[in-house]
Amino acid sequence: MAATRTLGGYLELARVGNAVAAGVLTFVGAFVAGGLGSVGAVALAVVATVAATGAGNAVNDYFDRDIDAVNRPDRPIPSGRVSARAAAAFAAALFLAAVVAAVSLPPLALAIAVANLSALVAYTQLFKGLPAVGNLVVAYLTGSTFLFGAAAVGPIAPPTWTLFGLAATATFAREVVKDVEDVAGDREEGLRTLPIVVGERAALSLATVVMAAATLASALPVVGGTFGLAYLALVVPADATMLGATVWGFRDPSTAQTWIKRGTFLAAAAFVAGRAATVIA
Ligand SMILES: CC(C)=CCC/C(C)=C/CC/C(C)=C/CC/C(C)=C/COC[C@H](O)COP(=O)(O)O
Ligand SMILES: CC(C)=CCC/C(C)=C/CC/C(C)=C/CC/C(C)=C/COP(=O)(O)OP(=O)(O)O
Ligand SMILES: [Mg+2]
Repeated sequence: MAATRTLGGYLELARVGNAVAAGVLTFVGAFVAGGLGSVGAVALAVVATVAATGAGNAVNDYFDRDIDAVNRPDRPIPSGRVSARAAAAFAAALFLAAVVAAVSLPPLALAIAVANLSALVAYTQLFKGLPAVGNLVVAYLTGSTFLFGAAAVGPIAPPTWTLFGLAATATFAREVVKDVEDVAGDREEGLRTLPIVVGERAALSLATVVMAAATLASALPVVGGTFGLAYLALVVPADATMLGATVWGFRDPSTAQTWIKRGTFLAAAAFVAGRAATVIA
Protein backbone atom coordinates (compact mmCIF):
# COMPACT_ATOMS: atom_id res chain seq x y z
CA MET A 1 0.00 0.00 0.00
CA ALA A 2 2.79 2.41 0.93
CA ALA A 3 4.66 1.58 -2.31
CA THR A 4 1.56 2.35 -4.40
CA ARG A 5 1.11 5.61 -2.52
CA THR A 6 4.73 6.57 -3.21
CA LEU A 7 4.58 5.58 -6.89
CA GLY A 8 1.43 7.64 -7.22
CA GLY A 9 3.27 10.50 -5.58
CA TYR A 10 6.06 10.40 -8.19
CA LEU A 11 3.59 10.16 -11.10
CA GLU A 12 1.72 13.16 -9.65
CA LEU A 13 5.02 15.01 -9.12
CA ALA A 14 5.83 14.58 -12.84
CA ARG A 15 2.22 15.48 -13.76
CA VAL A 16 2.39 12.50 -16.08
CA GLY A 17 -0.79 13.52 -17.91
CA ASN A 18 0.80 16.85 -18.89
CA ALA A 19 4.07 15.14 -19.76
CA VAL A 20 2.40 12.63 -22.08
CA ALA A 21 0.27 15.39 -23.63
CA ALA A 22 3.41 17.41 -24.29
CA GLY A 23 4.91 14.33 -25.96
CA VAL A 24 1.82 14.14 -28.17
CA LEU A 25 2.39 17.76 -29.23
CA THR A 26 5.99 16.93 -30.17
CA PHE A 27 4.73 13.95 -32.18
CA VAL A 28 2.21 16.21 -33.95
CA GLY A 29 5.02 18.65 -34.73
CA ALA A 30 6.98 15.87 -36.42
CA PHE A 31 3.80 14.56 -38.06
CA VAL A 32 2.88 17.97 -39.52
CA ALA A 33 6.44 18.30 -40.79
CA GLY A 34 5.93 15.03 -42.66
CA GLY A 35 8.78 13.38 -40.82
CA LEU A 36 7.28 10.18 -39.46
CA GLY A 37 9.72 8.32 -41.68
CA SER A 38 12.44 9.14 -39.16
CA VAL A 39 10.98 6.86 -36.48
CA GLY A 40 14.10 6.93 -34.29
CA ALA A 41 14.35 10.72 -34.25
CA VAL A 42 10.64 11.10 -33.56
CA ALA A 43 10.80 8.61 -30.71
CA LEU A 44 13.82 10.35 -29.16
CA ALA A 45 12.12 13.73 -29.45
CA VAL A 46 8.95 12.43 -27.80
CA VAL A 47 10.93 10.79 -24.97
CA ALA A 48 12.96 13.98 -24.46
CA THR A 49 9.77 16.03 -24.25
CA VAL A 50 8.02 13.69 -21.80
CA ALA A 51 11.13 13.54 -19.58
CA ALA A 52 11.74 17.30 -19.73
CA THR A 53 8.12 18.13 -18.92
CA GLY A 54 8.13 15.69 -16.02
CA ALA A 55 11.42 17.15 -14.81
CA GLY A 56 10.09 20.70 -15.05
CA ASN A 57 7.00 19.80 -13.09
CA ALA A 58 8.96 17.96 -10.41
CA VAL A 59 11.54 20.72 -9.92
CA ASN A 60 8.72 23.27 -9.84
CA ASP A 61 7.02 21.42 -7.01
CA TYR A 62 10.38 21.13 -5.23
CA PHE A 63 10.98 24.88 -5.34
CA ASP A 64 7.27 25.63 -4.71
CA ARG A 65 6.95 23.35 -1.69
CA ASP A 66 6.40 26.26 0.74
CA ILE A 67 3.82 28.01 -1.51
CA ASP A 68 2.07 24.70 -2.15
CA ALA A 69 1.81 24.11 1.60
CA VAL A 70 -0.58 27.13 1.47
CA ASN A 71 -2.15 26.77 -1.99
CA ARG A 72 -1.99 22.99 -2.59
CA PRO A 73 -1.34 21.07 0.69
CA ASP A 74 -2.47 17.83 -0.99
CA ARG A 75 0.44 17.85 -3.47
CA PRO A 76 3.12 15.10 -3.16
CA ILE A 77 5.76 17.08 -1.22
CA PRO A 78 3.60 19.12 1.24
CA SER A 79 1.43 16.02 1.85
CA GLY A 80 4.54 14.01 2.78
CA ARG A 81 4.07 11.34 0.11
CA VAL A 82 7.43 12.30 -1.46
CA SER A 83 10.28 13.92 0.46
CA ALA A 84 11.79 17.14 -0.90
CA ARG A 85 15.16 15.41 -1.26
CA ALA A 86 13.65 12.51 -3.22
CA ALA A 87 11.71 14.95 -5.42
CA ALA A 88 14.92 16.81 -6.28
CA ALA A 89 16.68 13.54 -7.15
CA PHE A 90 13.70 12.46 -9.28
CA ALA A 91 13.76 15.78 -11.18
CA ALA A 92 17.51 15.45 -11.77
CA ALA A 93 17.07 11.92 -13.15
CA LEU A 94 14.36 13.11 -15.55
CA PHE A 95 16.50 16.05 -16.69
CA LEU A 96 19.35 13.61 -17.40
CA ALA A 97 17.00 11.32 -19.34
CA ALA A 98 15.87 14.29 -21.45
CA VAL A 99 19.50 15.23 -22.24
CA VAL A 100 20.38 11.64 -23.17
CA ALA A 101 17.36 11.43 -25.49
CA ALA A 102 18.00 14.82 -27.14
CA VAL A 103 21.77 14.70 -27.55
CA SER A 104 21.73 12.76 -30.86
CA LEU A 105 19.02 14.88 -32.50
CA PRO A 106 19.77 17.42 -35.29
CA PRO A 107 21.47 20.67 -34.12
CA LEU A 108 18.33 22.86 -34.14
CA ALA A 109 16.34 20.31 -32.12
CA LEU A 110 19.25 19.97 -29.67
CA ALA A 111 19.42 23.75 -29.35
CA ILE A 112 15.69 23.91 -28.55
CA ALA A 113 16.12 21.17 -25.95
CA VAL A 114 19.06 22.94 -24.28
CA ALA A 115 17.14 26.23 -24.20
CA ASN A 116 14.02 24.57 -22.84
CA LEU A 117 15.81 22.55 -20.15
CA SER A 118 17.59 25.70 -19.00
CA ALA A 119 14.27 27.58 -18.88
CA LEU A 120 12.65 24.76 -16.90
CA VAL A 121 15.42 24.80 -14.28
CA ALA A 122 15.28 28.60 -14.02
CA TYR A 123 11.50 29.04 -14.26
CA THR A 124 10.46 28.85 -10.63
CA GLN A 125 13.37 30.78 -9.10
CA LEU A 126 13.88 33.42 -11.83
CA PHE A 127 10.77 33.88 -13.94
CA LYS A 128 7.67 32.77 -12.05
CA GLY A 129 7.58 35.75 -9.68
CA LEU A 130 7.85 38.38 -12.45
CA PRO A 131 4.62 39.85 -13.88
CA ALA A 132 3.70 37.98 -17.09
CA VAL A 133 7.30 36.74 -17.59
CA GLY A 134 6.64 33.36 -16.00
CA ASN A 135 3.44 33.03 -18.01
CA LEU A 136 5.32 33.81 -21.23
CA VAL A 137 8.01 31.22 -20.43
CA VAL A 138 5.44 28.46 -19.84
CA ALA A 139 3.57 29.55 -22.99
CA TYR A 140 6.77 29.39 -25.05
CA LEU A 141 7.73 26.00 -23.59
CA THR A 142 4.34 24.50 -24.37
CA GLY A 143 4.27 25.86 -27.93
CA SER A 144 7.90 24.87 -28.51
CA THR A 145 6.94 21.20 -28.48
CA PHE A 146 5.70 21.57 -32.07
CA LEU A 147 8.95 23.29 -33.10
CA PHE A 148 10.98 20.58 -31.36
CA GLY A 149 9.13 17.75 -33.10
CA ALA A 150 9.52 19.39 -36.51
CA ALA A 151 13.21 20.21 -35.90
CA ALA A 152 13.85 16.57 -35.01
CA VAL A 153 12.96 15.52 -38.57
CA GLY A 154 13.83 18.52 -40.76
CA PRO A 155 13.35 22.28 -41.26
CA ILE A 156 10.59 24.12 -39.36
CA ALA A 157 7.90 25.20 -41.88
CA PRO A 158 5.19 27.92 -41.49
CA PRO A 159 2.36 25.54 -40.49
CA THR A 160 4.42 24.46 -37.46
CA TRP A 161 4.87 28.09 -36.43
CA THR A 162 1.07 28.47 -36.55
CA LEU A 163 0.63 25.55 -34.15
CA PHE A 164 3.34 27.05 -31.93
CA GLY A 165 1.48 30.36 -31.83
CA LEU A 166 -1.90 28.80 -31.06
CA ALA A 167 -0.58 26.64 -28.23
CA ALA A 168 1.52 29.43 -26.76
CA THR A 169 -1.26 32.04 -26.72
CA ALA A 170 -3.87 29.71 -25.26
CA THR A 171 -1.39 28.53 -22.62
CA PHE A 172 -0.49 32.14 -21.73
CA ALA A 173 -4.17 32.92 -21.14
CA ARG A 174 -4.60 29.85 -18.92
CA GLU A 175 -1.46 30.66 -16.93
CA VAL A 176 -2.86 34.12 -16.16
CA VAL A 177 -6.13 32.56 -14.94
CA LYS A 178 -4.10 30.10 -12.82
CA ASP A 179 -2.25 33.06 -11.28
CA VAL A 180 -5.58 34.67 -10.38
CA GLU A 181 -6.51 31.38 -8.68
CA ASP A 182 -3.22 31.38 -6.71
CA VAL A 183 -3.18 35.06 -5.66
CA ALA A 184 -3.43 34.28 -1.92
CA GLY A 185 -0.41 32.00 -1.64
CA ASP A 186 1.61 33.91 -4.24
CA ARG A 187 1.08 37.20 -2.36
CA GLU A 188 2.19 35.55 0.88
CA GLU A 189 5.38 34.44 -0.88
CA GLY A 190 5.99 37.95 -2.23
CA LEU A 191 5.57 36.88 -5.87
CA ARG A 192 4.74 39.76 -8.24
CA THR A 193 2.45 37.84 -10.61
CA LEU A 194 0.33 39.71 -13.14
CA PRO A 195 -2.92 39.72 -11.10
CA ILE A 196 -1.04 40.92 -8.02
CA VAL A 197 0.56 43.80 -9.95
CA VAL A 198 -2.33 44.94 -12.20
CA GLY A 199 -5.31 43.54 -10.33
CA GLU A 200 -7.36 40.39 -10.89
CA ARG A 201 -9.97 41.92 -13.23
CA ALA A 202 -7.36 43.56 -15.47
CA ALA A 203 -5.42 40.28 -15.63
CA LEU A 204 -8.56 38.33 -16.49
CA SER A 205 -9.47 40.92 -19.15
CA LEU A 206 -6.04 40.43 -20.74
CA ALA A 207 -6.45 36.64 -20.60
CA THR A 208 -9.85 36.96 -22.29
CA VAL A 209 -8.52 39.16 -25.11
CA VAL A 210 -5.55 36.82 -25.68
CA MET A 211 -7.76 33.73 -25.67
CA ALA A 212 -10.22 35.38 -28.08
CA ALA A 213 -7.34 36.14 -30.45
CA ALA A 214 -6.10 32.55 -30.17
CA THR A 215 -9.51 31.09 -30.93
CA LEU A 216 -9.93 33.36 -33.96
CA ALA A 217 -6.46 32.41 -35.16
CA SER A 218 -7.32 28.72 -34.89
CA ALA A 219 -8.89 29.07 -38.38
CA LEU A 220 -5.41 29.70 -39.86
CA PRO A 221 -4.48 26.00 -40.35
CA VAL A 222 -7.67 25.64 -42.47
CA VAL A 223 -7.10 28.88 -44.38
CA GLY A 224 -3.52 27.79 -45.05
CA GLY A 225 -4.61 24.36 -46.24
CA THR A 226 -2.78 22.46 -43.49
CA PHE A 227 -5.95 20.97 -41.96
CA GLY A 228 -9.56 20.40 -43.11
CA LEU A 229 -12.98 19.48 -41.74
CA ALA A 230 -11.72 16.83 -39.30
CA TYR A 231 -9.74 19.58 -37.56
CA LEU A 232 -12.63 22.04 -37.59
CA ALA A 233 -15.05 19.49 -36.10
CA LEU A 234 -12.91 19.35 -32.95
CA VAL A 235 -11.28 22.77 -32.78
CA VAL A 236 -14.59 24.68 -32.83
CA PRO A 237 -15.86 23.06 -29.57
CA ALA A 238 -12.34 23.37 -28.17
CA ASP A 239 -12.35 27.11 -28.93
CA ALA A 240 -15.77 27.53 -27.35
CA THR A 241 -14.63 25.68 -24.23
CA MET A 242 -11.38 27.65 -23.86
CA LEU A 243 -12.95 31.07 -24.47
CA GLY A 244 -16.07 30.38 -22.42
CA ALA A 245 -13.97 29.07 -19.53
CA THR A 246 -11.67 32.09 -19.65
CA VAL A 247 -14.68 34.42 -19.28
CA TRP A 248 -15.93 32.19 -16.43
CA GLY A 249 -12.65 33.04 -14.70
CA PHE A 250 -14.17 36.34 -13.55
CA ARG A 251 -16.56 34.28 -11.41
CA ASP A 252 -14.51 31.17 -10.51
CA PRO A 253 -10.85 31.05 -11.68
CA SER A 254 -10.29 27.55 -10.30
CA THR A 255 -13.07 25.92 -12.32
CA ALA A 256 -12.16 28.14 -15.26
CA GLN A 257 -8.53 27.03 -15.49
CA THR A 258 -9.55 23.38 -15.25
CA TRP A 259 -11.98 23.75 -18.15
CA ILE A 260 -9.47 25.77 -20.20
CA LYS A 261 -7.09 22.83 -19.81
CA ARG A 262 -9.78 20.44 -21.05
CA GLY A 263 -10.34 22.71 -24.03
CA THR A 264 -6.63 22.76 -24.85
CA PHE A 265 -6.47 18.97 -24.76
CA LEU A 266 -9.44 18.82 -27.15
CA ALA A 267 -7.59 21.30 -29.36
CA ALA A 268 -4.54 19.04 -29.31
CA ALA A 269 -6.81 16.20 -30.45
CA ALA A 270 -8.01 18.48 -33.26
CA PHE A 271 -4.40 18.87 -34.42
CA VAL A 272 -3.93 15.09 -34.43
CA ALA A 273 -7.24 14.50 -36.26
CA GLY A 274 -6.50 17.26 -38.73
CA ARG A 275 -3.11 15.85 -39.68
CA ALA A 276 -4.31 12.23 -39.70
CA ALA A 277 -7.16 13.17 -42.05
CA THR A 278 -4.67 14.57 -44.57
CA VAL A 279 -2.87 11.21 -44.61
CA ILE A 280 -6.07 9.18 -44.97
CA ALA A 281 -7.49 11.52 -47.65
C1 LIG B 1 -6.77 28.19 -29.96
C2 LIG B 1 -6.09 26.88 -29.99
C3 LIG B 1 -6.56 25.88 -30.99
C4 LIG B 1 -5.07 26.63 -29.12
C5 LIG B 1 -4.28 25.38 -29.03
C6 LIG B 1 -4.19 24.96 -27.57
C7 LIG B 1 -3.24 23.82 -27.31
C8 LIG B 1 -3.21 22.67 -28.25
C9 LIG B 1 -2.46 23.89 -26.22
C10 LIG B 1 -1.54 22.83 -25.78
C11 LIG B 1 -2.09 22.23 -24.47
C12 LIG B 1 -1.37 20.98 -24.11
C13 LIG B 1 -1.93 19.70 -24.62
C14 LIG B 1 -0.22 21.10 -23.37
C15 LIG B 1 0.57 19.91 -22.94
C16 LIG B 1 0.63 19.86 -21.41
C17 LIG B 1 1.46 21.00 -20.84
C18 LIG B 1 2.91 20.90 -20.98
C19 LIG B 1 0.87 22.09 -20.30
C20 LIG B 1 1.66 23.21 -19.67
O1 LIG B 1 1.20 23.21 -18.32
C21 LIG B 1 1.71 24.23 -17.51
C22 LIG B 1 0.72 24.36 -16.37
O2 LIG B 1 1.09 25.44 -15.54
C23 LIG B 1 0.65 23.09 -15.55
O3 LIG B 1 -0.40 23.27 -14.63
P1 LIG B 1 -1.49 22.12 -14.48
O4 LIG B 1 -1.95 21.77 -15.88
O5 LIG B 1 -2.56 22.71 -13.64
O6 LIG B 1 -0.77 20.96 -13.84
C1 LIG C 1 10.36 20.29 -25.96
C2 LIG C 1 11.13 20.18 -24.68
C3 LIG C 1 12.48 19.54 -24.72
C4 LIG C 1 10.61 20.63 -23.52
C5 LIG C 1 9.27 21.23 -23.37
C6 LIG C 1 8.82 21.12 -21.94
C7 LIG C 1 7.40 21.61 -21.76
C8 LIG C 1 6.35 21.20 -22.74
C9 LIG C 1 7.13 22.41 -20.70
C10 LIG C 1 5.73 22.88 -20.47
C11 LIG C 1 5.59 23.79 -19.32
C12 LIG C 1 6.04 23.20 -18.00
C13 LIG C 1 5.87 21.76 -17.72
C14 LIG C 1 6.57 24.01 -17.12
C15 LIG C 1 7.13 23.49 -15.81
C16 LIG C 1 6.94 24.48 -14.71
C17 LIG C 1 5.49 24.57 -14.27
C18 LIG C 1 4.80 23.39 -13.73
C19 LIG C 1 4.92 25.73 -14.36
C20 LIG C 1 3.61 25.99 -13.75
O1 LIG C 1 3.83 25.89 -12.38
P1 LIG C 1 3.30 27.04 -11.37
O2 LIG C 1 3.33 28.37 -12.01
O3 LIG C 1 4.07 26.88 -10.10
O4 LIG C 1 1.80 26.61 -11.17
P2 LIG C 1 1.32 25.25 -10.51
O5 LIG C 1 2.48 24.60 -9.81
O6 LIG C 1 0.22 25.63 -9.55
O7 LIG C 1 0.82 24.39 -11.66
MG1 LIG D 1 4.07 25.31 -8.79
